[in-house]
Parts: sequence; structure tokens; C-alpha cells
Amino acid sequence: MYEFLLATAVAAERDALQRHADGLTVIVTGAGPAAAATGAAWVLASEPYKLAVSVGIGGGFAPRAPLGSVVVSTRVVAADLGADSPEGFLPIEELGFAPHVEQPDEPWAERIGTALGEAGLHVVTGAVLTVATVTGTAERTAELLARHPDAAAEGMEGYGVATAATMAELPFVEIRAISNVVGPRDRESWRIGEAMDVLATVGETLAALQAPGVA
Ligand SMILES: O=C(O)c1cccc(C(=O)CC[C@H]2O[C@@H](n3cnc4c(=O)[nH]cnc43)[C@H](O)[C@@H]2O)c1
Repeated sequence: MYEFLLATAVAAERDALQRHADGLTVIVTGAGPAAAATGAAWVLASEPYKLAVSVGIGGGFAPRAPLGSVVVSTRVVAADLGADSPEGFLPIEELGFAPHVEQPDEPWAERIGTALGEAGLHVVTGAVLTVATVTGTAERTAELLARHPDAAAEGMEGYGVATAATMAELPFVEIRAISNVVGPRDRESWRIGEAMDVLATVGETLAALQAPGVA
């Protein structure tokens, strides 16, 4: 039995997670929910794991999740899956054809959040929104927060990995190291290096947690 399967979008995230950690299985899927779902499903179909983790850098909703914090998901949402209309966005759930996707596993999320806090990270819990387009305006940020007041972070892969984990009947958690504030696009303000350092601590912590007999 393998332990955790970690799915990242890019190689730099994988390298950060493995910086101080031996024995962590990390796949690089490419960015976006489709690549993440396909990559995770491919691996989960042939190898047994006990937990699937979507992990990487992400945008934080202010003031809940500041730069340098790490968000552990309580909920994953496909925030732009639905239909546009003159009355505004209609979520897939309201349209009545949402796929069944299991939510993050509460006991695992709690255990991981506690361990990350003990490792010295600023841990925030809340919903993590999965989007196909990175938010880049104040209007879009306000719209997302109005629909999801519990939103703490935004990424592009979580819902995809959750879909694959659901099909494999595996528990799932999403973790986002906050590299930028969700809002008007300002590339200069992104703190990717710092978020990668946070991911290094996340990798160390997950490696310790997955050790046989620990959890
Ligand atoms: O625009 C750029 O110059 C740029 C440079 C580096 C990375 C990006 C990304 O858009 C990375 C997307 C990648 O990282 C996650 N991510 C990070 N922040 C956010 C966000 O605010 N909203 C959504 N996704 C974010 C995402 O999961 C992707 O894998 C751009």
C-alpha cells in the first residue's frame, strides 16, 4: 500500500515539496482542472493510496488568507462550472447536473492542519475555489466572495483531483500555499519564492504524517 498521492500542477511545486522530504509520491499534472483530474485518475487507477492531496501555490482571499499562509480546504468548489445568463452566473448545482464529487475528508484535513500549525505555518481553513481562469479583477473577486463567503483560496486543480479521488473511492484534501492575493492582476506582487518555501514545510510535514503507524 502506497501512502499519500500528491498532485501538483508544475514541477517547481513538486521540487519544493520534496526539498526536505524523502519518500513522497508527487505527480505533476499540468495546470487546470482537466489536466489535474486526468493525471490523478491515471495514477489512482493502477496504484493503491490512502489519501489524494491536491497541493500547490494559490491565491488567497483577503483578509482571511494572507501571503505566506497555507490554506487547508474544508470544501472544494468548481467556481466557474455552470452557465452564464442575463441574470448572472448559474452554478452547475442549480442547473441540476453537477457530478458527484466528495468533499475534503474532515479528519484528514484536521490532522494535516494541526501538523502544519505545529510546524510553524500560519494555517487557514476554508473553501478553496477551483477556477479555469485566474481571477484578475476586483469585480470578479467580489462576485466569487458573494457566492462563496467561506472562500479562503483559489487554485486551478483541486476540483479535478477531488473528482479523480471520488472515482477511486479515496479521501481527498487540498492544500494551497498563498503566493498572491486574489484581486486585480498585479504580477509584481506575487510572492512565489516564499510560497515555495511554505510548500517545502508542507512536504516535510506530509512525509512525517504518512509514515506507517503515524496516522
Ligand atoms: O502570470 C504570471 O506571470 C504567472 C506566473 C506564475 C504563475 C502563474 C499562474 O497563474 C500560476 C497558476 C498556477 O498556480 C495556481 N495559482 C496561483 N495563484 C492562483 C490564483 O490566484 N488563482 C488561481 N490559481 C492560482 C494554480 O493552481 C495554477 O496551477 C502566473
